[in-house]
Amino acid sequence: MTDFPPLKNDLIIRAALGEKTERAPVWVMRQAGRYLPEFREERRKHDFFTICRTPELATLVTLQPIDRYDGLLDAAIIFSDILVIPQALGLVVEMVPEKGPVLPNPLVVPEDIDTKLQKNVDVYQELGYVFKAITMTRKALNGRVPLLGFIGAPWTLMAYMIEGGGSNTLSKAKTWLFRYPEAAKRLLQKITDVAVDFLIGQIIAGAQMVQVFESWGGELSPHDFTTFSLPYVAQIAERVKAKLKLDGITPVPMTIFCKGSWYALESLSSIGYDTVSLDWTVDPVYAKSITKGRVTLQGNMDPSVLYGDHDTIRATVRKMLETFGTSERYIVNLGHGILPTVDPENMKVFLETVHSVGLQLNGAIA
Ligand SMILES: Cc1c2[nH]c(c1CCC(=O)O)Cc1[nH]c(c(CCC(=O)O)c1C)Cc1[nH]c(c(CCC(=O)O)c1C)Cc1[nH]c(c(C)c1CCC(=O)O)C2
Repeated sequence: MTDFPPLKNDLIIRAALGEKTERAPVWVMRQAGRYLPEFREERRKHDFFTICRTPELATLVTLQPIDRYDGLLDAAIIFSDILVIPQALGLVVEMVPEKGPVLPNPLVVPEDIDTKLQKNVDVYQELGYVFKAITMTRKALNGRVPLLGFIGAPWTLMAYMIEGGGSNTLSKAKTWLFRYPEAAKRLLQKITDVAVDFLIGQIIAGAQMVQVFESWGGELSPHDFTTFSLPYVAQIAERVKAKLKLDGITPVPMTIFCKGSWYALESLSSIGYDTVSLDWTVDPVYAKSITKGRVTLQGNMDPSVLYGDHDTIRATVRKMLETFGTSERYIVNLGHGILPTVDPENMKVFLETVHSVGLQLNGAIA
């Protein structure tokens, strides 16, 4: 493994592993994104996936929020997208401004698994650019904060690969679940195998913590979640950690974010992840009581609170810290990605409040 500069702020790692923290660490999903004018400036010059595939540009964009909110963010997340796995599997994915991801030639029938997707994916060949970006970014961070890697979870990726983009009903992807369940499982397993290799590669390249995004978990009933999501996200945690240990590499903390899957919190806290990320529909008291300290909780402010005035943001953060606690098993985040039309100043108020109230509640300052 590469030699990296020593880590100066390990708050998020300690929180994920259940160690005491002097205040709750904070980062924000999509913290490198369109709400930042400096990001929009780069996007005017380069296509979305060109940024992902050019390590220098991915590094630059990953560092933008770290530099702007100097000392206020406790983690950086590598600039990439969950849809790089479908690309590695052989599908074309375009990022269309104002529309989002589009897959012009999606999977339609089960036979497409064999005709449209690569048989074997060598992640070092197909996704080596992500590994390069991670190594370069970790060096550029110079130990300021840990670097997070991530993947999309199998069900969410399968849904994009069949829908061909975003969808309100996921009717096409769900047709597979209920008409071709065996083919759906074969596809989910194929994605899982690539996801495991990809996460291991990210960790070897320098990712110090990783997150699995099941963004469409909440579209499934509890029963279908247990069939089509949970086994695969469980397999990912198990296999990634086992393989790293076998190779003599210390596993890094892993986070699972299943948006909308509040009903699965108990299971999600018992399948090998260190941290469970919550969306804003989950009551912190409920989440704490059902997970019983087995995992660190992350989240869960409604991203739209950042449209509120500064006092509302401060009051919401205070309440959140009071309920989740600030010294143990908690990482502050939003319940989903920061929205593109948020004022970057409001993000600053959010971060500053996490610091000041966190220290205050912990008794570090009067
Ligand atoms: C579902 C999903 C995607 N991508 C991702 C998810 C899971 C998280 C979630 O549920 O939101 C994950 C993701 N996408 C991006 C990151 C980078 C790191 C970070 O969090 O800062 C991460 C972690 C950059 C991005 N990914 C995307 C952008 C904006 C695209 C642009 O610049 O044109 C960014 C900064 C595009 C994207 N990518 C995706 C969608 C639906 C969209 C369009 C919607 C949107 O724009 O918010 C797929």
